This record gives sequence, C-alpha cells and structure tokens, in this order.
Amino acid sequence: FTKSPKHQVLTLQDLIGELHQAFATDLVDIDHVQELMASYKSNPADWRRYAKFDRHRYTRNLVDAGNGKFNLIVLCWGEGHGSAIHDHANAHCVMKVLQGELAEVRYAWPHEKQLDANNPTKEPSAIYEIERNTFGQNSICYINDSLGLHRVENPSTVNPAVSLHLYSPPFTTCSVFNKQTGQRTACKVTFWSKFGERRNRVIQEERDPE
Ligand SMILES: O=C(O)CCSS
Ligand SMILES: [Fe+2]
Repeated sequence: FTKSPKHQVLTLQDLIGELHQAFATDLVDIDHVQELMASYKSNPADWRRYAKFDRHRYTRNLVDAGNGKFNLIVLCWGEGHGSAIHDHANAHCVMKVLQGELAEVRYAWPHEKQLDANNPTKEPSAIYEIERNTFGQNSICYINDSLGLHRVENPSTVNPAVSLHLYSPPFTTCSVFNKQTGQRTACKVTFWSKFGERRNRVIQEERDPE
C-alpha cells in the first residue's frame, strides 16, 4: 500500500490552506512547501477562473497573497511564450506545471565574457547555460538566486501551458538579463488579473492608443 503523504491536499483551496499553515511561523520549511505543492494534483475546475491568456505574452494571475508571506500565482503560457532570463529577487520560487509542459534553461550568474569551452567558435556569451529541463503536468521546479538564473518557456507550438508559482517572500521587482552582454535591468512584475478578477481600469490602460 502507498504511504499517504503527511498532508494530502485535494483541491487548490486545500493547498492554499496548508500553505498558510506552513508560513504561519517565521521559520519556513521550504522542503515541506515543495512537498505540499507536489501533493496537489492539478484539476482545471480549481484554477480555470484564474487562467487568462494573452495572445502576445504569458500572463501572471494572482491567486492568493499568502498573508503577506508569499504570492501564489497562475501563469498562462500561449504557444511558444517564454520569459526573459531572470533572477528571483532573493526569494524562494516553487513552480508547478498544471497543464501542458514547460521548458527551463538554467544559467550561471553573468561574469565577464566567457568562452564556451565546448564550442570555441561560438560567439562568447556573458551568460552561461548550466542545464535544460522539461517539466510535465504536476511536476515541480525549485529555484532561488543561489542556484542561478533561468528562463522558462512553453516549448509547444500547438498546446498552451499553465503553471502555479509560489514566491516567498513576495516581490514586485526582479532583474532580467541580456544573454550577450550580461546586462542586468530591474523589471517590475505585474498582474494580468487578481483573485480571478480583471479590473476594467487595467483593461482601459491596456487599450491600444486611439
Ligand atoms: O514570475 C514570472 O513572471 C517568471 C516566471 S518563471 S519563475
Ligand atoms: Fe523564474
């Protein structure tokens, strides 16, 4: 018989409840948080209301603000949508695929231009690729700044992807990096929707100039 995990979460709401408990004290066990995220089995009925897609780029939809201790966000990736190379603002990042699959390319922090030993003829890049991984439905990916930078993308040209991200502590700005020069630029992260609603003011702002 299978050992039932300490905390069996059934719905997204169960997961949120267990996460609030996990963050109730100041000493957070990030391994337990990853176990909780892994134990939730994706059910579109739980997260469909947050899954809002944009034709041009991936969207970030806030699900829960975690009593200020974490942000839980549903990201929706159209075919071929991907992020820039970015860091995680000294926060923990746990990413879970809810639908489709996501590819992650992990990089070392930029140094002065490095030659790629394996391919000396290739244009040296300031940002060095460490590894590539692909994550299927319900799988988990963890990163923090001590592990490097990464870029995440939906590798499919035919299927959308949806992922659930927990960031703790929550942040409003992170850094994005130019792969060739290693140049670092501050980037304000925004939400396409919050708690399932997209305020029409945001739609106004989004409207193309007349
Ligand atoms: O939060 C973001 O926009 C980056 C997604 S990959 S962790
Ligand atoms: Fe990331």
